[in-house]
Amino acid sequence: MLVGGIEAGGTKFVCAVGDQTGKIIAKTSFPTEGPDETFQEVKRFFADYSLEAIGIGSFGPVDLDKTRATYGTILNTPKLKWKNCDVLNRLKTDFQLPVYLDTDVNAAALGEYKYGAGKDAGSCLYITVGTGIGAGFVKDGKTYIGKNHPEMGHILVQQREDDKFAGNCAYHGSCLEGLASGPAIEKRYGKKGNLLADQQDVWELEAYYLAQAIMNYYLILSPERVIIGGGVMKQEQLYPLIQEKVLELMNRYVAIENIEDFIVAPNLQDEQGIKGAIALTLRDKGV
Ligand SMILES: Nc1ncnc2c1ncn2[C@@H]1O[C@H](COP(=O)(O)OP(=O)(O)OP(=O)(O)O)[C@@H](O)[C@H]1O
Ligand SMILES: [Zn+2]
Repeated sequence: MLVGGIEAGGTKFVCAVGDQTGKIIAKTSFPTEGPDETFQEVKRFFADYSLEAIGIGSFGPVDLDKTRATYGTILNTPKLKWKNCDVLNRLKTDFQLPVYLDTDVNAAALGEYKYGAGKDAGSCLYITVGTGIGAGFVKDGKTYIGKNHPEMGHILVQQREDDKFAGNCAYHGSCLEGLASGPAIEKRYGKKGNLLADQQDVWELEAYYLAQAIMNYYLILSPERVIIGGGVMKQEQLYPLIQEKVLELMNRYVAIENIEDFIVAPNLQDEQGIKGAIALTLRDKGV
């Protein structure tokens, strides 16, 4: 059985054809233009295949509240051409197939859970630290959606006293994303993160914020594994710093037996989003 996956990002779309084992047989990507041009490309790519369903992990905010008429629509986005775009029905109309929609991070979480670093865990939290910060949670094969999807990147964390940066979240200033995303690092230090690799203090502060967030997520969700990916985590020295800080903050309140197995890097070489989108099509099959 072949299914289609779409990783719908704000800057690029990735489309792939694969099967339920996570095997991808064809893949393409193109820049995200307006909805008309972009969905035209999607249609062109999938036209060569006989698919049974399509899964899409979408940038947002996207309405995932099934009780609303706007279910499946992109809500208030700065990408004006996409505002109010009914992604779900558009795909259903174009392909006349079942379409499974979730957020981009939930799809990535599902990809790692099924095929990657969460394969042997009953639940996992996937955090991406990139242009934005987001997280998705999967338990027993199902992604978590509340009334609408969570926005875990915007939680409040304690700012370290010596950090005078006001934060760059347009809504909250110094929320987690405002203090620890890639653009926050760039704004605080006047340089992109990849040029700050040898500055230990930069990554200690970054780990301080990410560790607080992980402690909060852990106390609320109790995931079996935490997977952290995204551009900023290319700084591999962050992993031990975060692991150490989480243990310190937790202060043995909850015992974490093996921190190296608990907080880990992704395992799907940047394919967690697209493989997760494919896996979304299994949602009703109990696979
Ligand atoms: N090697 C690196 N070290 C530190 N920061 C990096 C590195 N590579 C990329 N970044 C930062 O990561 C951010 C981009 O993240 P990512 O590559 O995950 O892209 P993205 O898909 O735009 O992010 P998002 O998932 O938020 O949409 C940029 O702010 C960039 O400066
Ligand atoms: Zn915020």
